[in-house]
Amino acid sequence: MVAALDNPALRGIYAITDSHLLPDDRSLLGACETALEAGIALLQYRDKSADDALRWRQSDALAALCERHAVPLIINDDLALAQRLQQRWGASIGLHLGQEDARLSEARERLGGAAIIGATCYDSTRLATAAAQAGASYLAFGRFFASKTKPEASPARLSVLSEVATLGLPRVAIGGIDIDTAGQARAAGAEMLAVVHAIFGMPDIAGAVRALATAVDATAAVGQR
Ligand SMILES: Cc1ncc(COP(=O)(O)OP(=O)(O)O)c(N)n1
Ligand SMILES: Cc1nc(C(=O)O)sc1CCOP(=O)(O)O
Ligand SMILES: [Mg+2]
Repeated sequence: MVAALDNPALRGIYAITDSHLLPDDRSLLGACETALEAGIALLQYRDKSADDALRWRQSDALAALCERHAVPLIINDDLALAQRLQQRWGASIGLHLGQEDARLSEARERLGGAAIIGATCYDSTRLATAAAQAGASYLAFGRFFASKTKPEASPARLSVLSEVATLGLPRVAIGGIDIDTAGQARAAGAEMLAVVHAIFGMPDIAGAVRALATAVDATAAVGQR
């Protein structure tokens, strides 16, 4: 298996969908295809609705799109959906779990060793260490800046990113990442920048992805090998 920090899927721009910004299949698939063509490294399907049929239909269509671009698709929250998609699409399907979601160890057991499984760690080195021990593929920290998508998320210190460097897992920064804040998150140590509004809320999605990717490439990060 590729060592986590050497996995090219776990570096760069991580786009996360939003059902308010992309309210139907057409806008969702069109925007994600544009973002994939512009070079995102990872795509997360995040839909908080209870409509299982819609979630299956949309995530299955996104899996097909992601496969064409050789980009993994990460499912937010829903282990059962990730497992069902994995049976159809294989190891390119991953899962993101928060602290209130399914247990990471159970997800690792059910999805297998090759699946990308990410964990929300807020700004806690304790949560990050526990997630690493339970088999996380990447560790997500935030929110670092004011977020239009999730303004109620707890604020986090950028310094947590360097505190967890020795865990040896890719670090994802989330929350208010845009063209003005990307450099700070990257310089503080994030290998990956997770973004909703500054991609899918923009009139020029491809231009937004390219500008964010340029910010990642231009900034050296703390604690990286
Ligand atoms: C990459 C990434 N990081 C953090 C989150 C937040 O997950 P969680 O705390 O479970 O909150 P919800 O997204 O479920 O509202 C994420 N989704 N992705
Ligand atoms: C889904 C999510 N989780 C967060 C956390 O801090 O855990 S912040 C967030 C939303 C990120 O959206 P935007 O890029 O528009 O700020
Ligand atoms: Mg969650």
